[in-house]
Amino acid sequence: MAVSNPSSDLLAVSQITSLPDSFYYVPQFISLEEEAYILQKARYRTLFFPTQPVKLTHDAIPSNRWTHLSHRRLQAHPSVLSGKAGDVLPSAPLPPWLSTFPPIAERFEKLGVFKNTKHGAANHCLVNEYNAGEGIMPHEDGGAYSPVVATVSLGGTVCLDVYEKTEHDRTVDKAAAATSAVDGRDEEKNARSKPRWRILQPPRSLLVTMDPAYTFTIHGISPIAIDEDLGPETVANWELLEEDVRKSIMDNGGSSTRGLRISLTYREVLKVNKAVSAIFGKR
Ligand SMILES: O=C(O)CCC(=O)C(=O)O
Ligand SMILES: [Fe+2]
Repeated sequence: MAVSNPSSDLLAVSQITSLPDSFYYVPQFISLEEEAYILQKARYRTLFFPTQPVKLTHDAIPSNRWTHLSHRRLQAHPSVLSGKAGDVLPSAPLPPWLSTFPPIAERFEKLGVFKNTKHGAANHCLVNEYNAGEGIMPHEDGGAYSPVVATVSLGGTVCLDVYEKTEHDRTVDKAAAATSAVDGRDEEKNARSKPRWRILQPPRSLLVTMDPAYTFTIHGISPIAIDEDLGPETVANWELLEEDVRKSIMDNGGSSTRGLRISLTYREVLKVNKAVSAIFGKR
């Protein structure tokens, strides 16, 4: 399904033009207050002073909410996917703190992020947590979703590494397509060399990835404590970053120290279990 061609001028001006179509970067997609509110809802203890970045400390999200992986942990909202191939959303709506208050779904709509997808709106959000030094192996997000992912960053700053697919990846894709429609979040096979591009994701920013990049690139976050060698030549969205972000990196000799980071990765699951959605309301 083709989903690129941004439907709003706002998204069009946010395109990272040095990357293959289509990546979009929007700074300050949410406010400091909204960031603090979402983090509190996700049960982080935040120390929040208006006008200053939130200071984030670990806290008790009920442990049954987290899935623990080797280098990060995550929560799936409204739930994990079910079905034999793990690609069906037993539909319930996203909780308000991820959709209506703050009005993130409405902002996606204004930007036209999910405009050309099957259901026209995000219906699933993976909340990832990374400590400094943690990351996610290079992977693709796969066929359970429409080819759009919208990532809101909270807490710390990281660089997302983007790789072109190799011949090997393409062969694996073909084999997977021939056997089933399973989700391609196969992270472990993917040790690879240097990323072709890097995208900086400061807190409160939005990064949108759409086709063809969704299908033809691979992304990951390296498990390091400091992102180095950052600047106009090496960061694809450098020109779209806010002046104070660029300045603080330059003042730091081109580096950015990682801290606890939470990412909200919004997607649209293609298959929705209608029987359950009839009980919980349409989405
Ligand atoms: O945390 C991020 O920004 C990326 C996470 C990711 O790639 C995923 O959840 O599939
Ligand atoms: Fe991903």
